[in-house]
Amino acid sequence: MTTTEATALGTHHLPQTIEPRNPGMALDLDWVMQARANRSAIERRAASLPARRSVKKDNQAAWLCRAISCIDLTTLAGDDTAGRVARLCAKARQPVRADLLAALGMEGLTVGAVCVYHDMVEPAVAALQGSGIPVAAVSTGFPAGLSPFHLRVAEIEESVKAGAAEIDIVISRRHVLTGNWQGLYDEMRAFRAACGDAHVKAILATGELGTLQNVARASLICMMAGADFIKTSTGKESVNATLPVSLVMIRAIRDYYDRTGYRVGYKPAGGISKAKDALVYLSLMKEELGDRWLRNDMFRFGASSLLGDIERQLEHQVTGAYSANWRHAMG
Ligand SMILES: O=C[C@H](O)COP(=O)(O)O
Repeated sequence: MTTTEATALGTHHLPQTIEPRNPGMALDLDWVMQARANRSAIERRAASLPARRSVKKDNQAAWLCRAISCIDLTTLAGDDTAGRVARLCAKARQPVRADLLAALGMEGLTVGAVCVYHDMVEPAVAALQGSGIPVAAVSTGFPAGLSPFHLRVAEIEESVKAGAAEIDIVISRRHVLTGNWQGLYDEMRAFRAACGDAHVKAILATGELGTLQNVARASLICMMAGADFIKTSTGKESVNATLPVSLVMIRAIRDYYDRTGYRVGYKPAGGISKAKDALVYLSLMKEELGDRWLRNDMFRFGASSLLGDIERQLEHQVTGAYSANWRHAMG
């Protein structure tokens, strides 16, 4: 990376350009059925990624700050309370100790969004007032997506009414597993319509889709139906975000952009908890899609514990020493 790139990467007043929203298009089944995924080639490429990463030490802090700006700081637990959400939101506003941010010249850095269940939307909106940080709600019977369809649509509408600016929906995995592509398209279309102006992220739950080819097809269909982002996982499947799945989804995003001119965002989620893994994902975005997809209107990490490790690494960069884990427990 050049010095200019490193400086640009460090810029955290995002986004600088307003991207036209993906309006979607008619279902093009020929295109969907042509989608292929060569597992062995994809796995080879994915295996080479961690070694290829060329983040120089000098630029590492800027990359880590960029990663923070792309985090959907998440709590999705049955024992969530307004108090826990308020503490998470305080962390979202100030993700890293003030003295470290000042030393890095990154004052004002925040995460990309706070992601919660519907009942936690109102406390999150209240706690984030004036910060400009959006609240994302997981809707549509998250995580399985098996509640009655009209209730899933109503849940989206309720979350938007409560102040969620982003909605993370879950697709019906059975539509993919049974090849009901029209059903998947219609469902996603309806979810997008219910979101109105709120941006919609389509969670594919890739760990439950069986094949990489299914992942490629489901990615394309969700984009055709108007998804603003495609997202790997709920964090609740037994396999969540992986590099091979990410390559397939990212290449579907590139294909969609090449054919339609609309950029769709990418959100890997579930199990990403180490700073070094975040850097691999950022490199992957840069190499496969280019710098435009390194901004937080096009890229997010869905993560509950990644921020703690990034803060620890930044502290090490600034002070030369690691502090105890317990100091970075939140986020
Ligand atoms: O979408 C976000 C995920 O639920 C977070 O997963 P995680 O707790 O493994 O980081």
